[in-house]
Amino acid sequence: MTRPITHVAAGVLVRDDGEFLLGSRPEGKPYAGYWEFPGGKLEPGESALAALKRELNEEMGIEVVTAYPWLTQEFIYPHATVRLHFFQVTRWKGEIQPQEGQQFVWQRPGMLTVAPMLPANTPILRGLELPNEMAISNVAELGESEYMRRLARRLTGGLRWLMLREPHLERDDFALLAEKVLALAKPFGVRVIINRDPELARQLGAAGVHLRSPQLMALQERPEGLDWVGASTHGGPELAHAARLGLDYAFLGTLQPTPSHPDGDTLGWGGFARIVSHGYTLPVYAIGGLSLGDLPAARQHGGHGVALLRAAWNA
Ligand SMILES: Nc1nc2c([nH]c(=O)n2[C@@H]2O[C@H](COP(=O)(O)OP(=O)(O)OP(=O)(O)O)[C@@H](O)[C@H]2O)c(=O)[nH]1
Ligand SMILES: [Mg+2]
Repeated sequence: MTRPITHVAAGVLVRDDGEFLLGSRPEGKPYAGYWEFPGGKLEPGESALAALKRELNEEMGIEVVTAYPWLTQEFIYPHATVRLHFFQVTRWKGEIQPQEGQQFVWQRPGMLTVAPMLPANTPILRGLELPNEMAISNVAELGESEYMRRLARRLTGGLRWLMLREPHLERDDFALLAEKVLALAKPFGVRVIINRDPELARQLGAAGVHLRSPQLMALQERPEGLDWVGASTHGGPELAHAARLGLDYAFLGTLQPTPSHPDGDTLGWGGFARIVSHGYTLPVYAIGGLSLGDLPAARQHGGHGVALLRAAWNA
């Protein structure tokens, strides 16, 4: 017999400095002493957002002000089958006070100092390492020397991730450019993702690879030997396939008309939200005609962030 699914809302409190909050599970509960994101079970008829607000008030005495719907994870525990609805909480009122004898700690993405973590949460922690802005290179329009100038400026300005995507270049020229970009980015600790070419990404020791949607759909397994693997998608079936393969993130678009796709089919925020609201375990970036100013809209509609091509290199 299949067990009923227990719906759970959990809040990832994120501070402006990027640190996020973990709580320890109180004595007497399953997995006592494990670390988790504060939250709990939905009551009958209750929405995930309402449950989040209630649980965070009950467990830590705060009032949620801004919460973005984020990742969804299903997990089979010995005690229950759970569907976890994670929110990123960026604003709250009141002081965080443990109400159930639990401990709270602030942690830096990718640098956890506490253990063990509830096993369902592994992809959630990975998701926290991903930036809200994914910048995509634009040598094609700017030319190499101007592009490198703007890249240098963004690197000193704190850019954290970069996707190198120049489909107009032959493989050898692309590889040469990639070597230069990796050398420039390395001192800044920036993660560089190589578009289309897992083999080249491995050869260059890049952080990962980003797959085009036809490549994604032709795969039965996640490419090996790369820390980060993402893919471009255009709808639910592609997104579901990326999630099944255990990819780390996906792009979903096209959101709005762009100079390169002036009159193609676009999703708009409504279409984007409808697809993402099915609930995926991987972070989804909105792409297509966006700028950093669209980040709040992307997050309100269930996205993790925005992928920017032209807008990443302006000014
Ligand atoms: N709160 C929370 N629960 C999680 C996380 N990850 C995860 O697998 N779970 C699972 O979700 C389920 C429900 O969580 P909970 O024990 O906090 O529920 P609750 O606050 O309503 O507790 P209660 O049943 O004592 O009233 C548990 O099976 C727990 O193992 C997480 O990050 N936060
Ligand atoms: Mg709880």
